Amino acid sequence: MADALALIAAPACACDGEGTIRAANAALVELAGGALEGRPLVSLFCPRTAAEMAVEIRLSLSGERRWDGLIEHGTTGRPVEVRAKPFPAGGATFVFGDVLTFGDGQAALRGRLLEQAAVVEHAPVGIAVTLPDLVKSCNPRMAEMLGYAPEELINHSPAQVFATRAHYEAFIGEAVLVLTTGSLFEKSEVPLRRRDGSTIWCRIRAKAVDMSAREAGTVWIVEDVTEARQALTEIQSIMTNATIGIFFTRARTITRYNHCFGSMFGYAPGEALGCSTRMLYADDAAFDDMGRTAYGVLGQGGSFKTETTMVRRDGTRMWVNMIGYAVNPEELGTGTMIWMIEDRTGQKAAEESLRNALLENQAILDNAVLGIAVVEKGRTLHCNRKMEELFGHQGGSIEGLPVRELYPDDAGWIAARDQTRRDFEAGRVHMAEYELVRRDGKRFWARLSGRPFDMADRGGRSVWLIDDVTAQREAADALRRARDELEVRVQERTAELQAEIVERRQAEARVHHMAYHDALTGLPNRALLSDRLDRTLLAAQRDGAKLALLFIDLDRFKTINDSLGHLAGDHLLKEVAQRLCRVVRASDTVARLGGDEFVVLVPGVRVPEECSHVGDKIIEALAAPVEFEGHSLHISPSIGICLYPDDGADAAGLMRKADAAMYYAKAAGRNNYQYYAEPMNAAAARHFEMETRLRGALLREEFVLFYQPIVGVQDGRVHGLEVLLRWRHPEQGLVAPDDFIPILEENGLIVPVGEWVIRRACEQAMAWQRAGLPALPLAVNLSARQFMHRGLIQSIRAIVDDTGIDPGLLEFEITETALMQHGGQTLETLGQIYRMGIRLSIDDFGTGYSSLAYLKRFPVRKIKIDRAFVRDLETSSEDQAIVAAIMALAGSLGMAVVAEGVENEAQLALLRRHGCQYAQGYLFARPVDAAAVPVLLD
Ligand SMILES: Nc1nc2c(ncn2[C@@H]2O[C@H](COP(=O)(O)O[C@H]3[C@@H](O)[C@H](n4cnc5c(=O)[nH]c(N)nc54)O[C@@H]3COP(=O)(O)O)[C@@H](O)[C@H]2O)c(=O)[nH]1
Repeated sequence: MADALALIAAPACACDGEGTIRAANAALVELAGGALEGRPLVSLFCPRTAAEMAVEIRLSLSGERRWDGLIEHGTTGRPVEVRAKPFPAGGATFVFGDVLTFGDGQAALRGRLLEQAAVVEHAPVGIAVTLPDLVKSCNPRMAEMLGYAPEELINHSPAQVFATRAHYEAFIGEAVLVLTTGSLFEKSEVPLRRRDGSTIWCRIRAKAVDMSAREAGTVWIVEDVTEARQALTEIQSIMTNATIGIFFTRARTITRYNHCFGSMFGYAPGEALGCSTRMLYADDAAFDDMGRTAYGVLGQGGSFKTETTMVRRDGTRMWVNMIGYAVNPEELGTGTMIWMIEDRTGQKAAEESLRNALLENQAILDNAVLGIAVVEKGRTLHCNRKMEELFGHQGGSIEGLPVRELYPDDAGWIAARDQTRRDFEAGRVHMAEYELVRRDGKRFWARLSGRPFDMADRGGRSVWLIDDVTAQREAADALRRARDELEVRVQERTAELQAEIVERRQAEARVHHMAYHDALTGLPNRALLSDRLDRTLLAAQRDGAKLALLFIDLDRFKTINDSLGHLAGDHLLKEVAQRLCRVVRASDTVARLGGDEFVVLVPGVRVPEECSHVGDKIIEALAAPVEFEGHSLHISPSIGICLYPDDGADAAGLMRKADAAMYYAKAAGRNNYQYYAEPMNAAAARHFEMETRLRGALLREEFVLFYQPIVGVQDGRVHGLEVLLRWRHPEQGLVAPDDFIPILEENGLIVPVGEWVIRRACEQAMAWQRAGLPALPLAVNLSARQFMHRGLIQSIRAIVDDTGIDPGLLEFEITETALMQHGGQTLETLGQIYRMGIRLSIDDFGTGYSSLAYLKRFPVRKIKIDRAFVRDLETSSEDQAIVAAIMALAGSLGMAVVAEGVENEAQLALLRRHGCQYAQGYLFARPVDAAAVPVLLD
């Protein structure tokens, strides 16, 4: 080997398969400056190129290829041409030449080689040349990156910079597959282990130096991408964890996006990659508009921010906030843009609803019927429209206004302020009514309700509600006044009601009293008498005692009443009542049944004779005349007495029997009392039946008139007719006047019946005249009650007028008793009748007590001698004397005389002898009906 080498002029050496110099020629020894055997070939080369050399050397040594190239001399640094020729059995010969020996071209090449060496030396990336499992050379950056000194890498296995040998071999295996094809091997992130054990991430690119010379090795370019990778990791983390959508674009095409973006827009991971961002917009216009706007900003290096609507994968829209950056503003068209998207749909909706709520609130505030104001530090900050209206401030002029100016004076303001402060400090809402003032000076009352915004900050802002309560206060005042008035009225009304109640009670008491008492006399009435009688009867039955009922009827009372009027009658009744009460015991009951009927109930009667004593006392008490308006009214009682249990056991029966006994007393001449006896009951029953029947007789036209002639005693001619009433009873036939006229007088029916008699008689007279009969005077009887009735004169006038009778053909017969009863009144009535042209005669003369003084003054021209004096005239000297006296009296007074009841010639003869002018009686004719009268006159 050495010999062979000696033959070579150029420096040369032979190396074993491990790259160790086994032999070197003298030129190389000289060049190297010492013995070379045993030294690594690579140590001859510059450390900068050692790594590269090592690769080339190993490839050459492995026989994979020849290596022709330049190396830098390890000591001189000069470029040295090297040719390597592998040995078939491993190892190779290396022949070195001096570049200078290659002429000018070689000089240029050498210069370029130096430049390249400088570049490698100062490259910012690691560069190494390797041979299989050996670092042939590396630049300083490589050593620096890996934390080694260059010599710690060169001629060492690259495996040391891998985590494990296995990692290294896997990596090399992967690289060899590429490198052996002559292609560039590139791996972006390869973890390498630094000398201190830490890991750096490197981007590695490698390429075979010379595909034809395996020993030329492989050159590796290594970039430390740890920081970039870290940045990328961080970016990835940011993108992964970001709650906003992030996407990258290049030329408006999506190149990357995070999960949030996918979720936001509805794209699965990777689905949107490579898609145009057009799909994120509603239409082309929006897409173009966004591009124009955004790129205009981004091109100037700024960030682009906007709020816009974008479209999800499902076509729905959403509001987003979008921020865009250009990674390189100068590469807008092709560079990367980063976009961040924030889904604002929710916020937008919330903002929308908030805005709507605000608008609604504002609308509410503006349309509120209350004034609303926010106050701070004594000034109004904000208020609604109503507040402005209330105070007459328009267009916001109230805002900023001191609250003090809303009060009419300091006093009101200070009071409100102090009370507000107290309430706020106590944590209370302040509510009160104050008088406030408008801008125009008008005052009004308002209800204020204020509270702090924050109860913890009571001196801070407060909100106030102001309600104009002027009208309410006025209404309340009016209501209060109305209530007061009402109270007064209620009190008045209560008083009235109480008075009414008292009055009503009094009225009820009066009604009750009236129900049981006689209104005129105050005596118990029939009802109370009945009650007391029932009670007394029960007591008497229980005690075995007796009681008496005295039925009292006042004689002639009705005549007095009719003649002197009701006042006189009332006065008389009251006086009678008092007198009755005075004469009986307190235990007795004096009752008035009505009219002139009284009853005295006497309990505890021991013997019937006691009743006589009572009856006598009553007669005596009523005997004295009653004075009334100048009249001396004479009254007398007719008293019927019955006893329990002697005459009956029941109240009604006892009353009926006492009544019957009273009729007997009347029949017995009045002014007396009669005890009940059994026959009285039947008579009383008849009497009662008759009275009942009489009440309808006039209407039923049951009355008829009979006529009896009055004859001249001297000439026997009929000078007139007496009109006599008859009652045609449907069962009893004609009833004589004596049987019913007293009843008519008692019940007052004599007045209408008497008027009917006059009218019917006049009509009959006119009928006779029209029938051609001579006009004869008619003598009509007037009862005492009828005569004294106040309507008599008017009634007579009407009848005369109605019938057309000559009043001179009428004559009224009035009994002596009736004429004498009423004195002056009688005279007046007689005068009126007389002045009408009607003649008057005194009936039943001699039965009463005539006053000559009256007789003289009466306008009476005829006297009728009662038939009682005529009946026994021819045998009674007394009657003859009376007739003579009457004749004398009549003659002295210038009156004519009619004798009644003349039944025979003897009587007539005597009367003629006494000078009696007229006679009436059965001797001449009985009373006949109207139809028979013309016969009488023939
Ligand atoms: N107020 C009125 N009283 C009237 C009316 N009509 C009759 N009377 C009175 O009734 C009494 C009885 O009347 P009367 O039964 O009709 O009897 C009269 C004659 O019939 C009766 N008379 C006539 N002549 C005789 C006779 O010869 N003997 C006799 N025994 N009786 C005779 O005398 C009555 C007439 O009496 P006087 O009226 O007194 O002339 C009677 O008192 C009538 O007055 C009437 O409408 N209203």
